[in-house]
Amino acid sequence: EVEMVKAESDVSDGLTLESVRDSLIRQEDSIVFSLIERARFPLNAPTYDPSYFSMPGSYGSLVELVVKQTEAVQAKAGRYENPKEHPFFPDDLPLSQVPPHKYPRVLNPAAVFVNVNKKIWDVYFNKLLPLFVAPGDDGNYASTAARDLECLQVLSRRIHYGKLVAEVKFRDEWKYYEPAIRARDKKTLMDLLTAPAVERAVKKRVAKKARILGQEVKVGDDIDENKGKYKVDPAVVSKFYGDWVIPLTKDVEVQYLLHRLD
Ligand SMILES: C=C(O[C@@H]1C=C(C(=O)O)C=C[C@H]1O)C(=O)O
Repeated sequence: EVEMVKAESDVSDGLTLESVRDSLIRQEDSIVFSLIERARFPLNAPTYDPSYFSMPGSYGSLVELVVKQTEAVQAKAGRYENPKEHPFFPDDLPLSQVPPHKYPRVLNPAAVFVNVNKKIWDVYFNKLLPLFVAPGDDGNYASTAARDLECLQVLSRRIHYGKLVAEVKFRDEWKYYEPAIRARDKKTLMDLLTAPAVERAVKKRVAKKARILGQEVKVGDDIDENKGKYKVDPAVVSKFYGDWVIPLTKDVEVQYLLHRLD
């Protein structure tokens, strides 16, 4: 018996629905914490205004400069060799300068190009930011852009984790997925991969994390005294997850599955 179990785990790459879900839960901490860090600054509109500064190379806004240049450095350091990482500006990225790392081949390489970062960029700046930061301008534009970059990267990682979710679900139920993939039937794929109870739990948990991670901690203070004084609004985080983070993750899942048999 023991022998058989061992032999079986030797051929697998360790991907299970449980491990994927555990990772998504852990990434919630990073996302909530990054939003809290960004919310320490007001909107700081000049960060996003292309006319605020100009420099040779036409980077657009300050936040674009910071994201593009950081991605260029991180590309050299090998970040985008990792199939779990996706750049916001994939064009003209420099090549990795480091010796290649052998990432386990888990995902179908035919779907490497699936990248919804344009959408994440749009949703983060236009839908989320105005809801969770205070209006105003304190001049800290460089720090603001750095915090935005952090938020964008953790959101992108979480949403593109949909590729791993889809892979593991496909393996578990390929008999149902295969015909839908061959028929290019997105609706059936969406129905197959949707777990409403899990989604409800995710939304509740992120609200709770926003309450816990975003409270003022004072020595001798009772938690309840801080009611309503959170660093990010738990309802905004929960709604953002329900309206955008989960749907975009599922979008990535469907796009991945459409290429699973390529
Ligand atoms: C990630 C999963 O797949 C889907 C996407 C979810 C999400 O983005 O959080 C949650 C449940 C599912 O509808 C999962 O089943 O865990």
